[in-house]
Amino acid sequence: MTEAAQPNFEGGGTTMMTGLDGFGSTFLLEKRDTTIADHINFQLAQYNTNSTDSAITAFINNHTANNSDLIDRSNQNQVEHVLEWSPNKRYCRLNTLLGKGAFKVVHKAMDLEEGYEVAWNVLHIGHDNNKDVGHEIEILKSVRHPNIIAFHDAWLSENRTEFIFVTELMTSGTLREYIRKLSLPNPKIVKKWSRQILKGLAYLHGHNPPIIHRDIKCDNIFINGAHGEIKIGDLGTAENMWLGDKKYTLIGTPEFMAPEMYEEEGYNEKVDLYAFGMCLMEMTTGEYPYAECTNTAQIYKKVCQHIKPDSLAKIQNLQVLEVIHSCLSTNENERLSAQELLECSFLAVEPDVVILENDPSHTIVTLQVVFKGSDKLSVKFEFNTQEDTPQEVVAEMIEEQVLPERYQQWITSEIHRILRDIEKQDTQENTQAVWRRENDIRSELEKSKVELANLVERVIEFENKCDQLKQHAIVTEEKELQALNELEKAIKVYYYQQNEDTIMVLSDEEDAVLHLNKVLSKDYSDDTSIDVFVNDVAKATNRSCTKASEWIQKLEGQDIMTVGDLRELLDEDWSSIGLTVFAIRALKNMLRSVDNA
Ligand SMILES: Nc1ncnc2c1ncn2[C@@H]1O[C@H](COP(=O)(O)OP(=O)(O)OP(=O)(O)O)[C@@H](O)[C@H]1O
Repeated sequence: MTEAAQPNFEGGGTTMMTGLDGFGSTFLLEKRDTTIADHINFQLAQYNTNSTDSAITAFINNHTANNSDLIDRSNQNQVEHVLEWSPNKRYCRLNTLLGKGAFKVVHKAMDLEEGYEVAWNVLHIGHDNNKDVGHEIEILKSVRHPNIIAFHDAWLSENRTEFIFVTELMTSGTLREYIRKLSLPNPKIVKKWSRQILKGLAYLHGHNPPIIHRDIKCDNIFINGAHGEIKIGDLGTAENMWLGDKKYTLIGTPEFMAPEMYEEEGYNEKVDLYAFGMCLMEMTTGEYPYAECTNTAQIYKKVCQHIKPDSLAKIQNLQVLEVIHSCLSTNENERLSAQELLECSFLAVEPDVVILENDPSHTIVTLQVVFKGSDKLSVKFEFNTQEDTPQEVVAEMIEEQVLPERYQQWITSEIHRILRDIEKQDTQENTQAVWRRENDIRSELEKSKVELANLVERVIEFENKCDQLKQHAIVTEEKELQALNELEKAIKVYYYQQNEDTIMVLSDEEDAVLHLNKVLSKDYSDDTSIDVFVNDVAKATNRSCTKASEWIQKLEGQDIMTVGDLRELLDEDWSSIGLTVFAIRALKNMLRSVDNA
């Protein structure tokens, strides 16, 4: 450990700051100061004075006017505008402040080439100690990983008192701020965040020699809240560790520093896992580690005595505890590596259980367990929903060593979930079938109602027609009666004319009827000779005497001598007399008219 890097824990001297961030950052500042000079020329080479300022101004003004995203959310009334440009004119700083750390001030900026929003970091520097800042840039430039904040560009300010570097912008600030916002994130979120941090660390540690971050803490981990994307930032403290070598620089934040960082024996990339263990504790409990300590000296003492933070006692999840214990292990060799931790039971990605086939009756379901992590297994099996149980099937596959035992509970619960989904789908299908039937019946009913309404209309129409026809019939009947009456009158007039034996011109019908009645009122008694009667009939029907004699002869030939004999004749007797049909009708009519009169 160098003289300059020796911390003065007891006194809290000039290179030490009490408080959360001050300790490590103080050392960091001194080291950063040593790198600046080495890199000034390199950074100045990036200046591009030929850029067209007016075009950039137009772009920005246009962007500012049209993009509501440029409104500062921390101050809704403040419209964003450009304050300055990068030397090469690719980046422009806006008036929106993203945050301030112990050494850095971070503003929102625009990448005019890509159209992205970026973070414009301003680091205030001294002039005589600038080595580490250049180193930070070198590391940042070589690092490209989805869980590490991307570095874009860096340069020195004109007065050479500020070092400016442009990085990827993280929309939701630091993980620490975010945890406070969420109060206590649930284990699922903690797992997701942890996996991303560990992926970033595994990437850094996977370099040859490994890159050690040395200041992993929730303040240096950033989040894009919209996608729950986590990235490690502030690689200013990162160092390459030459194989076989160990680092001796005292750097970091006391609460997150592994015991070996305080000692002179050196340390390796496992210090980042120690710090990750502290982060996991903070993510789970929401408490800053060693919050019970009032100064860094107390923290130092506790760490050296291997006393863990009080908040550890609050964690009950055994899987989380297992990870933390591994990370906080005093012996760095006992700490699992980032890659190993990614495969432990709490952090491993559970396999997916998916349906491959499902017969229509949902009896035989073909399922597949797909492992995403290092296992990269895929197990396909058939499940009989009538006979099998998830517990039995999974236990059997574990026994046959088809599935790893550590996923037993997960796969069993996933199969249960799938069965519930199938059942739900079944119920939905049944309900839909009932709905369809109900709808069919309802539409049939509607159709029948319409048909019935049409029929009722037609019945009413028919009824009306019937009424009309009835009326018509009554009228017709009346007309018929009238016609019959008129016919009768006409017959009477005819008979009257015949009996009078004169051609009468009837002035009116009433007179004719009177005359006929006179003839008809002539009474023929039963003993009236057939001669008299037949001669009257012949006269009434305008027949000659010869015809009358003919009729009389035929009647007398049948022994019919009087009107009385004639009246006694039956219908069949009439036809046997040998008279013409006309003669019979005439005789009968006269008899009937007389009798009716
Ligand atoms: N890439 C970024 N995107 C969005 N906001 C950022 C970014 N980098 C930093 N910030 C904001 O700026 C603040 C200060 O940044 P940072 O903590 O890195 O500064 P620092 O001086 O290095 O801090 P420390 O005191 O931890 O050393 C952060 O708390 C965060 O809110």
